[in-house]
Order: sequence, then C-alpha cells, then structure tokens
Amino acid sequence: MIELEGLTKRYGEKVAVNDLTCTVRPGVITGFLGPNGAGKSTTMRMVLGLDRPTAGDVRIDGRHYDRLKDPLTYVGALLEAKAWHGGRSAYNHLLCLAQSNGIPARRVREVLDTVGLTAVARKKTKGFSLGMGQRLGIAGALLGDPRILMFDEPVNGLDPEGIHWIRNLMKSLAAQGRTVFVSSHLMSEMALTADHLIVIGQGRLLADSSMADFIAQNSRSRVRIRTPQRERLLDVLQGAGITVVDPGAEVLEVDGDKSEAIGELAARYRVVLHELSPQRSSLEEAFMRLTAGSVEYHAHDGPPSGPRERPGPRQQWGSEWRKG
Ligand SMILES: Nc1ncnc2c1ncn2[C@@H]1O[C@H](COP(=O)(O)OP(=O)(O)OP(=O)(O)O)[C@@H](O)[C@H]1O
Repeated sequence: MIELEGLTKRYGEKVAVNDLTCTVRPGVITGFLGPNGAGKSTTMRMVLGLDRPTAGDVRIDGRHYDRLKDPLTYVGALLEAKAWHGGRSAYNHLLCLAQSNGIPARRVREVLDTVGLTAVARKKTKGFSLGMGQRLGIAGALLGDPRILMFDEPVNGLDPEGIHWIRNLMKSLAAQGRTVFVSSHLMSEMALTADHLIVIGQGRLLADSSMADFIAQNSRSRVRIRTPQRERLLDVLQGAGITVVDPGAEVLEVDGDKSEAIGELAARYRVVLHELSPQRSSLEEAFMRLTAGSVEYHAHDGPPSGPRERPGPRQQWGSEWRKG
C-alpha cells in the first residue's frame, strides 16, 4: 500500500500539494487524475523521496522510501521518460540499476523482453524515440519485480499498439495482487484501465472512489429517444409531467433516469419508439464537471491573437519550473 497522510508540499508561496490523505491499495489499478499543475507529479516524487514534504507523511508498506532496503524491489516507478544517460545502451542502463539494487543480472533480459526492447538492447538510448523511452522506463520499473508500481503518464508517446500493451500489462500486474498507481490525461484510456480513482485539483483531494461511483456521482443521467411520432410523444410526456430538455428534430432528450417510465407511457399510448436509451456521462465529462473549479491553466477560445504582451517578471515561462 501507499499511504498519504496530510501530505503537503509548498514551493515558496505555491502550495503544490495540500493536505492530501488517501491510500492506494493493492490488487486494483488506481488512476491519479487532476488538471495541469494539480500536483500529481509532485505527489509521486514525494512517494519516492525525491521531494521532501513540507508537512505530512507518505509511507510505502508502512515505511518511508529512504528506509527501504533495495527500494526497487518494493516500488518501481516511471516518472520522467529519458531519465538516464544517453550514451549507455538500454541493457547497460538496466544492468547498472540492477547491480545497485541487489537484483540478479538475468532479470535485465527478462524485463527487456517483457517491454519488447530485446532487439535494441545494445543500442545507445540517446537514439530512442519517445515510445521506446517509455518502454525502457517501464522496464526499469519492473526490474525489481516490485509489489507496487507507479507510472506518471505512461502512455505518453506510445502508439495504439503500445497503449494497448501497457493497458494489458497494468491489468495483469493488478491481477497478480500488485498495487498499480497511474496518472494520465487521457480520460478515454483511464476509463478502460482504472478500477479506482483519486482525483486532485490545486493540490487538494477532490475524489477517492471506484470508477463506477465517480462517474455516477459526477454525471448527469439522461434518456435519449427517437420516434417517428415526435409531436404525439411530446404531448404524452408533457401530460405525464416529464420535461424534455432537448426537443431536437431527430432526437429528444429527457433528464434523469426515466427510461422505464417513458417506455411504459409509450406502450400505453401506442407511440412507436425507434430508440429509448439511458445515457451516462463519460469519465471525461464527469472529470470536467468535478474539476471545473480547480483548473488553473485555461486556453482562450477562438483564433490565436496577434503579438502578445511581454510577460511580467513573475510570469516568465519556465522561470519557476523544476528549479532545485
Ligand atoms: N520544483 C518546483 N518549483 C516550483 N514550483 C513547482 C516545482 N515543481 C512543481 N511546481 C508547481 O507545483 C504545481 C504542481 O505541479 P505538478 O507538476 O506536480 O502538477 P501535475 O499535476 O503533475 O501537472 P501536469 O498534469 O501538468 O503534469 C504546479 O503549479 C507547478 O508549477
């Protein structure tokens, strides 16, 4: 388990992670979601002891990361792609990691095989594409055969086959009883992958629930209806006190979970229906709804504007980023 207790990180005035308390459990894939700048990477770095919390605590199987003997055998992580020496081959990069963590060298070949990099194992990593880099990062995470895996945006740069592969890999790791903690901006991918969600906004916990509960609690249910007897159905619904929120020419939409009531009314008044389907919001809609108030970086709508004002000294791009 990964246990976060009141975890807080400040960078000067900025509170990147704000009193976060939650537990990431084994046997399921936990998706870690939040808008840009919400604090996901900072949280993951604190789990690995790469950043020190300003307050609060984070433990892996009850211990701090720096107290773990051979930490790669407890927790494997992919945080930043290409976090290695470009002059080394993939094999040598993994061998160094293995040797410094008491992991047998034969494991290097096993993980290279698992991630599909055996053919390029002796090539220098500086020539690797983003997708190959992600695979090498994942190989590093798997090296110690750890019970806990943490991936920050693992599908970044992967092609559809690669995305499919990592989805199945994560599912099989969770099915083996491991803890899988993964962040992503790709909601459609998360919807297919994660069982549980932890959602943060501006460093604060917004939701900690199963995927199904999260969508149910943050979505608007509605019913979609198609009928060749539109006017008659509108009369029947109005007579029953059911309001049509979107009386489109082809499709009618009614708010709420009223498909059974509408089906029975249609049968009673002999109105032909071509479609009567309950609709649920997608994970993306539910996510947007929940996080609407905590999005920090908004793009403006419409075409790009002309020459920009010069940013003030406090807004210079990159001035605050990843210093120290
Ligand atoms: N080293 C740092 N120095 C100053 N501010 C930082 C540093 N690292 C992160 N931040 C700030 O902390 C906040 C959280 O950043 P973080 O990278 O954890 O968010 P994130 O949820 O991973 O974002 P994204 O989805 O864009 O990757 C941001 O406002 C960021 O600018």
